[in-house]
Amino acid sequence: MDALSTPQVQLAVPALALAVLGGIYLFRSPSSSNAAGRPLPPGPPGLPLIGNLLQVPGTHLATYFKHVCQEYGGLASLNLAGFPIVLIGDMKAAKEVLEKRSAKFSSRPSIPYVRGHVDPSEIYWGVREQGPSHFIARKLTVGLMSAVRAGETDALQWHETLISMTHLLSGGGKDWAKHLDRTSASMVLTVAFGLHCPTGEEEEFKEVMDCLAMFINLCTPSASIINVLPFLDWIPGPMPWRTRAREYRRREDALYDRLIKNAVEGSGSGMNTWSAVFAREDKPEGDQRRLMNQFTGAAIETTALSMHVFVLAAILYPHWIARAQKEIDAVVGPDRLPTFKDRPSLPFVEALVRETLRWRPAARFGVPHQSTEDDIVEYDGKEYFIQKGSIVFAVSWAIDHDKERFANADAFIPERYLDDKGELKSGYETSAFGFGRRVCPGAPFAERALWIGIAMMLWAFDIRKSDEVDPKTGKVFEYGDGDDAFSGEFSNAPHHFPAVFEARSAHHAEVIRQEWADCEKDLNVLLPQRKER
Ligand code: HEM
Repeated sequence: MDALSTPQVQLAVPALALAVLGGIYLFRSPSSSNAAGRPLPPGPPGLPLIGNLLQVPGTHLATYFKHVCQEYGGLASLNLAGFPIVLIGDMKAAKEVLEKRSAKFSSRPSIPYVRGHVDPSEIYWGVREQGPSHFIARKLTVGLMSAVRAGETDALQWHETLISMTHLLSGGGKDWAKHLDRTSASMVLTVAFGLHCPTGEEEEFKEVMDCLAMFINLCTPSASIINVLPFLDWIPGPMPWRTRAREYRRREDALYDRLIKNAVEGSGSGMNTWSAVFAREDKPEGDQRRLMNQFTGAAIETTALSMHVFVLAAILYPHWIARAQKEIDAVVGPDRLPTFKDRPSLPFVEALVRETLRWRPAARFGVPHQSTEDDIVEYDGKEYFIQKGSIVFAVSWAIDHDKERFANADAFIPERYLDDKGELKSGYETSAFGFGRRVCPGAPFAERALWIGIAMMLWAFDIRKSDEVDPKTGKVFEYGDGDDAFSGEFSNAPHHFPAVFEARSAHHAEVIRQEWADCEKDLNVLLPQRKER
């Protein structure tokens, strides 16, 4: 952080940064007036000139957005010093605005520091405006994900999950979060670059994770004073924000150059990795290979965090565990671990994946979109004006906690997705992966990672509370699922909590060891072979 460390300044930073980054956009491309006089979507009354600027909290923004949606409706708005923020807290409104009108609502606001210094070459296409990089990357992603849907990554995802079962078994749950984080990261890094990380202690693994943490840090509105006072960037010379971003870029560019070289020419070159696919499409003037950074960036933390959410749910709401294990035992039996072939026969596990994504979504207010044209949207029988340049949040935390769709929405109840016969109800919809032209392209990969992770953990272990002492309080750890139990950041991870993973029987433990001893370990077999141009 450059100069934004006092609590008072931090409180106003998210709101100020939102206003500044949207305001710049408006300044560059002034909007037409709303001649027909339709109102903006409703929202809390604000002060003259600054509007709601001082009401927006510095942390747990999603909870504030959720309250606004609950009070003012599924299409609400805030006014940050004249700049409009639109909050969508209802599935129907999200589809109406972000899907039906996706041509106008699919850009992204970009923070001045990211745009000018952290990512000047638009490598991170998922957090940048729509443009050639975004277009090419989305097109390529369609091909990658149809291979995932066809099962081409199943063997590798299964293998990585089996490794984490061996780790959980040997530690009894000690370092469980580290093992699940490794699984999510190694799955993505192997499929993307052929970089398999069975221990999580590999040097390149640590470098990827460090760069990722740095990037997330540099993308927060409070990362630099120029997000709030962008004119400071006119000062020439080696300002601290420039030096920091330059060092980061140098480090990350070197890392991804190494990873891509290894994937295309080195030890990963026999496999049809995502890098190889991107490299085949590489135009001489372009740098699509680097688009891989975005993929790893978006994939690793969200998936790991969702697995942490599942473990927390298993500890706090264990009522469903016996039923889930009964279903798994009936289909899989005691002598082997679940595989993707069991997926159609295990609706309860499917329901657990859905409820995990709903109960505490990884991105509670999604990733903001920005509108590129004025529009009039009908909601609940009334027409509202949405101004060009508005920042639009699909607030998952409100959409998937809508009391009309989800009874007892704050509790973890996987049965809500099942009918009386225990089959999955039809008409499943989720906001966890976003909407429209920006919808998460990695969803098929993510859902598979969650499904196999949950199925194997429940087959293998009884997961329960630990009676470890919390070093912060000196008392036995207290579990919770309120806001205090989560980071409150953009991706809302639960704070670390201890858990016990006890093998369900000596036989289950032995089956894990035996499957590990017998399984295929050659990545060139686990992943499809490289295809030539
Ligand atoms: C549980 C895991 C995941 C969750 C909850 C999640 C959620 C999201 C959300 C909410 C968005 C923003 C959508 C919008 O703006 O409307 C997004 C975008 C994105 N996700 Fe995921 N994601 C997950 C895993 C993955 C994985 C595994 C990959 C890649 C393999 C991935 C790649 C991306 C990319 C590249 C974008 C940017 C898309 C764009 O701007 O066009 N995500 N994700």
